[in-house]
Amino acid sequence: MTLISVENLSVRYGANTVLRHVDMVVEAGEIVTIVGPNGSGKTSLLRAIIGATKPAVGQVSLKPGLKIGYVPQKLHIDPTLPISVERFMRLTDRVSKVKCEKALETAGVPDLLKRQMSQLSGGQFQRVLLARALINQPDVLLLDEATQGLDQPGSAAFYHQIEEVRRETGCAILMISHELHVVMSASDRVVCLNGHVCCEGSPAVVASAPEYRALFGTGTGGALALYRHDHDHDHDHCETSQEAAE
Ligand SMILES: Nc1ncnc2c1ncn2[C@@H]1O[C@H](COP(=O)(O)OP(=O)(O)OP(=O)(O)O)[C@@H](O)[C@H]1O
Repeated sequence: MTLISVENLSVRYGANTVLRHVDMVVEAGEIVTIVGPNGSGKTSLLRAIIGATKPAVGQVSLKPGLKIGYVPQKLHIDPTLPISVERFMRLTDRVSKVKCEKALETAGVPDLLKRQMSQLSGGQFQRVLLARALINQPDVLLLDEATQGLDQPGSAAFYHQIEEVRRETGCAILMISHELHVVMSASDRVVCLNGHVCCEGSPAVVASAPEYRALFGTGTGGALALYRHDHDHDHDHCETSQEAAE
């Protein structure tokens, strides 16, 4: 079932066309990652999907009644402001404590309810943002570079958590990331954007596409090789992005 359908989308800011003729769909339950260089229109695409930016041409169709959960890139909270995780989670919606606890558990941080937001590590903070996005049981989660500021193991663990969320809730995930190798192993489909869709497909197909290589090269510190390493061994018990990144 198609949740999000983007057809022939162009986005302009004044005279500047930043996206042209973009077609893309997100199906129920799939993890789709958008990669692309700085300024390639990734955030503009997400903003068009949530209705924050109006298309100049084309359209975005959402499944009727679609519930979207949004995890921002980062959120600044004044460190002198005393606010607990519980209070933060309930700021915008009057949700029950039980629902908060369930969402925190799904986000992989079950014990943080009473902690102060200012005392959380970067990884814990992002998981609380993830939990907040999960509270209303969305059909699709949108993440805009949600691991900025985390180190590589921290990012890998976060994306592993995203896969867990999908497994547990069945929600689809559309995310933007710069960490190509880590994200690739956690994605069903990758869309490579550079003002238009350069190429898309399974991670392996995109990683070897000439358009992708032209943008990112093949020498990304061997990072892609990590994903595309030859499978001469059994991965039956090794399905996490963390392990794939090892
Ligand atoms: N509100 C705006 N007004 C004018 N220009 C904008 C606006 N938002 C973005 N742009 C421009 O549109 C282009 C695409 O920006 P966008 O943020 O979508 O790219 P991005 O791929 O998400 O970039 P990054 O990886 O750096 O976050 C950039 O050239 C940017 O300067």
